[in-house]
Amino acid sequence: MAMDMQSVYPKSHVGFDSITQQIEKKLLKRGFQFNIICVGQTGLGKSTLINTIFASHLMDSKGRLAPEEPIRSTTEISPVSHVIEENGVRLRLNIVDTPGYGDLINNDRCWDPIVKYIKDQHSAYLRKELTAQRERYLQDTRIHCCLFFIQPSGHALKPIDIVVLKKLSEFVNVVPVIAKSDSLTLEERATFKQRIKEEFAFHNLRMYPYENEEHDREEIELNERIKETIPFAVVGSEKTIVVGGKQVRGRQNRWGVINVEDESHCEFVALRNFLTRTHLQDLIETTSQIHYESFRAKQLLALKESSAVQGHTGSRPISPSADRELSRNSQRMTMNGY
Ligand SMILES: Nc1nc2c(ncn2[C@@H]2O[C@H](COP(=O)(O)OP(=O)(O)OP(=O)(O)O)[C@@H](O)[C@H]2O)c(=O)[nH]1
Repeated sequence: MAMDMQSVYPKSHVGFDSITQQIEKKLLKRGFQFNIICVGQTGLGKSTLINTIFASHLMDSKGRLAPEEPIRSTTEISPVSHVIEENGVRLRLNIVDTPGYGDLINNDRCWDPIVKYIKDQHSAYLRKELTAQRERYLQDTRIHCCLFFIQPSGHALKPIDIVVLKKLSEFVNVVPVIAKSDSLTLEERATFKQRIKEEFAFHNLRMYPYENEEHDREEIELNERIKETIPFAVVGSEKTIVVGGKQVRGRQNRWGVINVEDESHCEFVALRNFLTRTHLQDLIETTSQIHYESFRAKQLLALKESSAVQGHTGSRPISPSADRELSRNSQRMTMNGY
């Protein structure tokens, strides 16, 4: 017979409600990891935007300030790591810059190295997870967010953008932005955005954030507003200029000033709030629960099938030979477009 525990024992404060503080303390000590990749053509302002979002000089811009400076551009996939801190919260950032795709005359499968890089990180994590004596905290290099830079042409997405977006959105949370949107008038910007949205729908391109049945009403409404705004029309700048006696980050032209943080000038603030204030945790969680999980399931299934063919039995701890098999499988699957 069920007893009313409250009536048997007098009500007193046990203290388990402090578990949230205990978790917070532990998490703060450990810090957080966020990995972001930038994809888009050369010179679309990828480095500048990252530096603007995190208000720190994290990546070198390749832009030239003087005509005698050499022409530079990112030529290889290059991750850089930084630790930034805000009110005692430590964020370890891995930022991966990719060479501008679509810059060459023959762009056949030029997105392969980017897709391979993303999958390699999943593969590395899976291998660490499956080793018999795994580390206490696995170092996480899985990409949580892919910032995809769209050229501000004012027309439509390029065919190559559609192909690359289709590929990327299968493996990673893709957040599209219209780069250097200061080159569009407000009407052009609105029409361009509308056109891109239609293309996303037509080609069935699944951009982040996704629907999730665990979301409450407030989260659903927030995601609806974000989906309305996507793709974010952004402007980046590392320069500080003075507007009305106040120092702001912006771009000074001959005819005026663009205040990057003014929401009537561009959607930079909306993007920053989305990435850092409202969806940082969800980006990390979605990567692990959706993208990594589907990669992991496919890999383990392939491993099981190949073990069955070789006459091995099911659930032994991973051995060096199984580990080699896993690597071979990931390579084979990467090549086959999984
Ligand atoms: N008008 C305008 N110029 C920008 C904007 N963002 C960056 N730039 C300029 O564009 C040039 C290239 O910027 P980067 O940030 O180096 O571009 P990137 O995409 O990282 O270049 P790669 O690494 O070579 O692909 C620089 O001169 C920047 O000052 C923007 O929002 N508007």
